[in-house]
Amino acid sequence: MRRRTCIATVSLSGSLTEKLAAAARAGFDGVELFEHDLLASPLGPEEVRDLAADLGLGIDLYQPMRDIEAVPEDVFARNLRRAAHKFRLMARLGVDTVLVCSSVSPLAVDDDALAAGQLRRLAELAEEHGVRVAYEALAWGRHVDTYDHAWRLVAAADHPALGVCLDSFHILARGTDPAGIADLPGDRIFFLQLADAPSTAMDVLQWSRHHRCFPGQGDFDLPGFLRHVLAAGYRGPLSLEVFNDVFRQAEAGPTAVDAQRSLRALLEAAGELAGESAGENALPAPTVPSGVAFAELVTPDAEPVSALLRALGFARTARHRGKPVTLWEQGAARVLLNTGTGGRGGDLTLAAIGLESPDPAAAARRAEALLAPVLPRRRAPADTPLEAVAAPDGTELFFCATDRAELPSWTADFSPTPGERDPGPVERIDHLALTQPWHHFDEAALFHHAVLGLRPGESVDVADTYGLLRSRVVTNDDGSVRVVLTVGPAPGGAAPVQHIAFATADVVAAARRFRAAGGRLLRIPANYHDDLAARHDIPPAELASFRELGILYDRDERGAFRHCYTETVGRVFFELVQRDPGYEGYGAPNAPVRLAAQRAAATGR
Ligand SMILES: O=C(O)c1ccc(O)c(O)c1
Ligand SMILES: [Mg+2]
Repeated sequence: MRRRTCIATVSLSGSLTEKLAAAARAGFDGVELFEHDLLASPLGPEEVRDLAADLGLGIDLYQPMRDIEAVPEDVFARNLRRAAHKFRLMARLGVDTVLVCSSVSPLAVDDDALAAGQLRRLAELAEEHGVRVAYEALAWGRHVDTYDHAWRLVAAADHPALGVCLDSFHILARGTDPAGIADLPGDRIFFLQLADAPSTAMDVLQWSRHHRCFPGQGDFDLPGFLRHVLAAGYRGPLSLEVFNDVFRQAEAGPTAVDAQRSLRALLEAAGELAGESAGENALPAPTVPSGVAFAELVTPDAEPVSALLRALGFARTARHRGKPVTLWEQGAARVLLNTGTGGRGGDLTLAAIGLESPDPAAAARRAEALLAPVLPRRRAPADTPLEAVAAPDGTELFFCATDRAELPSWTADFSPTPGERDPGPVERIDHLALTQPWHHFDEAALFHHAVLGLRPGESVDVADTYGLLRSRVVTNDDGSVRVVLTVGPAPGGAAPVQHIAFATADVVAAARRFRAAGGRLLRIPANYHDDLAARHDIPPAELASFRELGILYDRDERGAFRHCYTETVGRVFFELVQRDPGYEGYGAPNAPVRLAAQRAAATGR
């Protein structure tokens, strides 16, 4: 069945008008209207109702009403007057459900009979106004802090205008097993709020108000949770209620799209959008990329990067038939050099990635169903049609086939250029590292996972001398596609820098060759290698080569990783990596040294 999707206005930034417009544009059916958003709006309640209706949005919930129950009678009488005011307001807004949070008031007493009796009187008043009350246990509620306690009070109050609101955060943050939810009567669950969060050890209120994220961006088992709620027979909206400091500041439009994408991916993971029962709502299954077809660099001036590629051992092997694009190859690594469009700001940039796809058209259909911006299919009338979408950071992702008989190949648009091709040290692209705008990091990880079917690894924080570098790797199963998403201070200035890492079987030989061909390697301080000698048993001759060439070293239980960096050209640099089979990292412990060295190279400090 088609499920109604909502988002809380508190999850988006901007004015209420901006929030509603963003929610509508991203395809939500309705919103939870937060009281503060109404209070801060110049629009009257009827105008808000009309605006939402014009946008095709329902207002599915008004919230929150606080500190109502389990209080002395005189206090409760005042609370009922306050509630009556809210119920009249709701009629003007056209909202039929209000969320009541379990009390945090010091006046509340630990008396379930009193709480249930007062909730029943609240429900009677609600019924008179034609509205319903959804009672939610806050994880930090004074006496009611679990969903089953909230349910016991609702059951005891026994009134048709009173039900529970389930909020995944409050339940999962406490480590509660949600299995019991399946036994609740589904029609008494009046509302469902969904939020994920990164696992962390911190005060639950701070965690809730600052670090919630959209499903799939944190560590909670949201699909499992949702399955229990749906098993109970819940038929109401699925609503995202995410309090998050980043989303509060980021533009509402992209956040709403990110939110809607997370909900679709969640429904799929919960088994709701897959298979026959999903019907027309079914998401096309993921087609996981099976390799990197190419990385495309864009620059107005091909010369510096051509020299660099040549020094790395690449040869120019083909030229696009209609555009100023050349193909450079070495081993299975392919780089396109595009001098046509100037790149972002005129600097050399990594503008596009070609992903080898088992089924490019299906990959594009899934991407579109998950709200990825689809790029024009044909770049020129004569070109092979290429399916492409934009990632959240603007990188163009092409779903392509390379020289496969059954599909048009992007290489068909290129004519080979004459010339020798010496075998060089580079075997293939090991990984691509994409710096993300700070407010798109979680969105990017979810995008690469949900849209592309790549598996996200742990989020890693690295202390850098100029701040904190956060990174998260997404990979396919055999490691032939590895994308490192990073966010943090950019070396040498504010502009984000991307890099391409090339795999080689012998990084010392590759680095020597590069230097002999005129390439400049990033210099690494002697202190680093002194420390390396203390930490690892590295043969003296090898260590001497590391010092000479600026090679960095890391190892895990299964193997070693040796890597070095070229100078930065525009907004791109290259890395040579020698990865032992089994080593699964990216040399993260070396990142602060690398970043400091790049900054020193860029600024002379
Ligand atoms: O942080 C809060 O107070 C708060 C308010 C309303 C909610 O639905 C909620 O989950 C938390
Ligand atoms: Mg909530």
